[in-house]
Amino acid sequence: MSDDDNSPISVREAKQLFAELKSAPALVLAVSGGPDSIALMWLAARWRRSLARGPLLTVVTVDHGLRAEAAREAREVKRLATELGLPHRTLRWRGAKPKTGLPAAAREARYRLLVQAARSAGASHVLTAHTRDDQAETLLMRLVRGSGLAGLSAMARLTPRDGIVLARPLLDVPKAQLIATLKRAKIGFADDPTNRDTAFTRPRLRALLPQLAAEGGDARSLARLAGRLARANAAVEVLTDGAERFLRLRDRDDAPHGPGMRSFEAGAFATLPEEVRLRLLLRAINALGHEGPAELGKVETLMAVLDQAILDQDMAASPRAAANGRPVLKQTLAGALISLAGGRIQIAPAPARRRRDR
Ligand SMILES: Nc1ncnc2c1ncn2[C@@H]1O[C@H](COP(=O)(O)OP(=O)(O)OP(=O)(O)O)[C@@H](O)[C@H]1O
Repeated sequence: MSDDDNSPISVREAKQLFAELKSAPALVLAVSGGPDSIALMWLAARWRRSLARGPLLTVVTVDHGLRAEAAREAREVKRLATELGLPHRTLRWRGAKPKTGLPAAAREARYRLLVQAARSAGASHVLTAHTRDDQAETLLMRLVRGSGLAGLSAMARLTPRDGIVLARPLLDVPKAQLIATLKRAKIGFADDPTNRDTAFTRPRLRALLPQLAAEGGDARSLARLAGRLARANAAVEVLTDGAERFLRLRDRDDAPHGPGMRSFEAGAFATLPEEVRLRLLLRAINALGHEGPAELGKVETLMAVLDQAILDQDMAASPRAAANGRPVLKQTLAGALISLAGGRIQIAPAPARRRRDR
């Protein structure tokens, strides 16, 4: 992207931004009516017009039913989409609205509806208008929560979800460039007041950004940090794949395996670096547990207990006793049962919890 953060995006720049999407059959553009996604729609329409053949574009707006103005904003998006020659759909979130965690629930519902819309439009990708500024905010949010390397990698340009790919073609573009693009094109956009509502964490952190920028921590450097961490994270994932293969190769043919469980030789597992051990456990628990993804902190606690149990087992006066198959550790986490028995770590789905009688 241009070094001048306030310049409108040129035809050539837009062509590069969308290049990898050129051969997709169809694309869904997720457009809320805010400046970023209006710019996405305008840029994508201009790009598509410049191609002799290319993907069909469908614009989708989700009305979460949370703000009175949302329906009017959706109509405004439809008007502009029609002007640009693009079909538009408004989808409503009709589910019950939770009292706490509303932004997360709204986001989840939004992605579910967008993925459904992609499927019915025959689209391979849903495009959102996340910018470099959003990337910086995401990194900051995860930083204050103490996330691990994977979380600090923030958003990826492409993320698979339920057979559709979520694409963020504007992830390296500063928001100011999108505003400049709209101004040049004389296109209006809605302002979502919840973006400034300090009842939510993200707007509160967003308000800190100018101070950080004054210290040199601007969106560019925060997004660059996210990119570097993503690179490191990808490398550790490859190492974890290798570790998984290494553990499998060490197993004898009679080692217990199966689609419904994973098991590792504890001694070999213990020689691996801590971060890799952690990821192996996390992968197995997330694959076999039935209560959603495990929290990193909880897996860290489990691993400390497991490490100690492996050590104790090694030091046991009678290794024969340790090898008799009786579990020396048995714990559940995120719907998975993790046990250490006979020198092996085993991860399997936890038995369904018994319902307590009143
Ligand atoms: N109501 C909506 N309808 C359609 N698309 C939307 C809507 N809200 C957001 N989007 C899409 O998602 C992008 C990011 O929006 P926003 O930053 O508000 O999301 P968020 O709540 O922070 O969630 P996340 O960043 O995790 O997607 C927008 O640029 C737009 O492409």
